[in-house]
Amino acid sequence: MKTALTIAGSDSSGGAGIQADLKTFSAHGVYGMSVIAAVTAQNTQGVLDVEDISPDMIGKQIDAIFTDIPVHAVKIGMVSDEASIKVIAEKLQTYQPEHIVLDPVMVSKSGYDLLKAEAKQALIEALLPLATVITPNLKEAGVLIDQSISDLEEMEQAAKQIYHMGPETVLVKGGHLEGEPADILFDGKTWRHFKGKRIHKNNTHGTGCTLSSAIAGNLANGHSLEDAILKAKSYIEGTIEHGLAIGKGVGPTNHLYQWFPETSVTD
Ligand SMILES: Nc1ncnc2c1ncn2[C@@H]1O[C@H](COP(=O)(O)OP(=O)(O)O)[C@@H](O)[C@H]1O
Ligand SMILES: Cc1ncc(COP(=O)(O)OP(=O)(O)O)c(N)n1
Repeated sequence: MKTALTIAGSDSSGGAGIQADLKTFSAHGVYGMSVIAAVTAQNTQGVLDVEDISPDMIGKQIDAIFTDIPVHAVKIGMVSDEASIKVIAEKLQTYQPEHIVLDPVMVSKSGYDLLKAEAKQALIEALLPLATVITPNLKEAGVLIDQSISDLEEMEQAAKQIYHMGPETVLVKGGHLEGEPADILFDGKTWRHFKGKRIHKNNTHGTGCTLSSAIAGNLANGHSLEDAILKAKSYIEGTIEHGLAIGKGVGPTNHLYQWFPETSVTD
């Protein structure tokens, strides 16, 4: 069986972070493992608080996994602290996993900062160059290049600028633009547009986490990057479409609808 590891933050409500990643890995038939980098007190209405796990403990979790189990793909999500980012980069350089999907999580949908301001440079210098693909949303891509992005042309230019920071490829996500959601992949030579179908549901908590872990799961299963993204887009649409009626705020996606169709919100 193929395996995938998520290095990310815990979301107590189960919609984003480590919990979304592990559900996604399972739905892709991949054995999921986790390194918890931070714990959030969070629900569908917002983030109440964040506590970082110590860099030493993050390093030990990574060692525990790589010294025992083959890892076919790694997904990195919320890591808020500079020292933690540096330890993760150091360990991944030592263990050299084949695929690294980096979701540069910065702010939650509800507006809570999930990356400390002083950690941005470490993210750029230490983690970006290790990524097979980096998956910023519009705001995150804008923060990386210190410019706001508001249309497809600016997304293409942002992808190019971020590419020059060192990752193998860049996928700028357009979920926050009006209209059908299109994501743009740049590999240093060409742009590829992945056009999606907008699902008009209030179940978008954790969509970024789900997309990046679905890409990691597909890479672990041996798909090419382009196929991994195509399949992940289709997966995310299904999980939003069949979103669960859970919580009072922005509801979670549904990773179980294919097995338990009765759990879907169909209105
Ligand atoms: N309402 C939606 N319907 C279909 N796809 C969506 C919707 N919202 C986001 N997506 C897709 O989900 C993924 C995550 O996108 P986005 O919302 O831009 O990122 P984030 O959750 O990191 O802010 C992207 O592939 C995006 O195109
Ligand atoms: C623990 C944790 N990690 C990441 C996020 C952000 O996830 P995302 O998929 O971008 O979802 P929203 O916050 O936009 O709903 C998070 N909230 N918590």
